[in-house]
Amino acid sequence: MESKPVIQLNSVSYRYGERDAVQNINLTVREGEFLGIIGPNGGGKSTTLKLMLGLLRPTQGVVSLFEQPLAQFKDWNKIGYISQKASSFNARFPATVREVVETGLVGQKGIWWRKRAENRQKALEALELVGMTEFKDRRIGDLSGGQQQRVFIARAIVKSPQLLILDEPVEGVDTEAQAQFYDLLDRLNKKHGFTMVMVSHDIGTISKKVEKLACINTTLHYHGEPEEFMQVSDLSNVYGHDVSLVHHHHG
Ligand SMILES: Nc1ncnc2c1ncn2[C@@H]1O[C@H](COP(=O)(O)OP(=O)(O)OP(=O)(O)O)[C@@H](O)[C@H]1O
Repeated sequence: MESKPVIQLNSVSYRYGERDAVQNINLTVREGEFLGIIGPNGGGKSTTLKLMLGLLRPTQGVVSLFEQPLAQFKDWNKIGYISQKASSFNARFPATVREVVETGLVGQKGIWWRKRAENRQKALEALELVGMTEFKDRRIGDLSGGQQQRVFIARAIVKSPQLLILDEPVEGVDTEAQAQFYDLLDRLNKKHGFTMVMVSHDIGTISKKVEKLACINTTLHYHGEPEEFMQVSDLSNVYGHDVSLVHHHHG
């Protein structure tokens, strides 16, 4: 039996001004899936994520989250988001790692300061899950890019969401930290059951890590197994001629 849909885009289009950024997208993400979203620059990947997060309302079509239409959906604690610009803290930023993770709980029901002990405990558990316990009292700005990324994952999961949405989270970190980061994502997905959606420019790497791939260039060009995409798809069709440029663009 197929697992429950977590995100459903039904004939979704979004237009900034005169031009459709995404057009007539039909896409379902099911419980427990790890979906990678790829596509050329300006192809509509971030717009698709914003539609999934309710940050943009579709110009046409319907977005449903956890089987509820967006207009009725209120349970935003079920969704954790890591944006493109998550890391890049400057070394003088005064917060500790634990404090940064706790900010993921601001906005929760109840009076925040009354729950201080409980919040601290939750932050420690999230740090444990991402393997960053020993860094809890360090300043966030003193950490490497790869370590900061793990802290941002902890901040996104501290409120125990079921769905994690990540926008290009492996930019600007070295290859080893990237490999560790993918291992962490894999563990969160397979062991802890998070449903995951992640945008990436690195087609080669992401297609090895996810179970489903969606390729978006305004319309949905492909949705299915990554192996099949790599075999059958003519990438130059979607990306224009210089595929290797796209491939290494941010590397
Ligand atoms: N706020 C905005 N106002 C007007 N046009 C926008 C806005 N944001 C995005 N666009 C346009 O919509 C299209 C899709 O952009 P989007 O950022 O979703 O693509 P992307 O695939 O995430 O790109 P990239 O890989 O470069 O991050 C592009 O043509 C972009 O110029």
